[in-house]
Amino acid sequence: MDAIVKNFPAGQKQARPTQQEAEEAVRLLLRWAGDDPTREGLLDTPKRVAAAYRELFSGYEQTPEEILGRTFEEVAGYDDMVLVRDIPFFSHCEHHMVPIIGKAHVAYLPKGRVLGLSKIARVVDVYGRRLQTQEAMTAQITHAIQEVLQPRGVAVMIDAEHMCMSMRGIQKQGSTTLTTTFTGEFQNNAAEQARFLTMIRR
Ligand SMILES: Nc1nc2c(ncn2[C@@H]2O[C@H](COP(=O)(O)OP(=O)(O)OP(=O)(O)O)[C@@H](O)[C@H]2O)c(=O)[nH]1
Ligand SMILES: [Zn+2]
Repeated sequence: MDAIVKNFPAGQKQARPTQQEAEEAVRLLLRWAGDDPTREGLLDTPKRVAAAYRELFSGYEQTPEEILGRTFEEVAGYDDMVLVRDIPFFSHCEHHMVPIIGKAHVAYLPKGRVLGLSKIARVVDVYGRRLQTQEAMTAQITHAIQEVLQPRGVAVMIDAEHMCMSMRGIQKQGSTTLTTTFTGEFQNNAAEQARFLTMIRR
């Protein structure tokens, strides 16, 4: 059981339910929604939903340290901003378990070392593939890069639409939420912060 718990760095305290238990829970929800899980079209649905959840929530089984571990120093003295813009992501809100769909813009000011560019997008995915609030996800991406790379500063902006606001409840389609987290020089230096905000615009 220790090994199972260790696989959940986001804080799961109990052993993971079995595949069979997960499928049973889906059958229960299907019945609760008003449908018949024994009809042909729904027979394999619990198995498919469990497989989909495994993929959509695979971020619990990865740590940003694993992903960001490999850095490079040979960049000919380059020390200006590195910005990866428009990284598309999907996540799920922790209140309603429905999708959050958006884009992340991630920048840092190097101090001797740089990251592989794809690793920045991978970190976005790790946190996206967990249950989230947009604020927490923005802060987590920022602090993971700050801690592992220790650059002069990190800036992250997320621009996302929450399906819990579009498809249900208040039903405001098309409204997006912007969140930002800044560390180091992006936090202390208004000019650097302004440059980040200018560079992420088209
Ligand atoms: N701050 C923040 N709020 C979120 C996020 N995702 C969803 N929410 C909000 O979480 C709140 C949960 O409010 P509750 O009153 O507990 O739940 P609810 O009755 O379903 O709320 P309504 O969506 O207003 O119908 C809602 O206002 C959601 O819009 C997020 O990423 N960040
Ligand atoms: Zn929600």
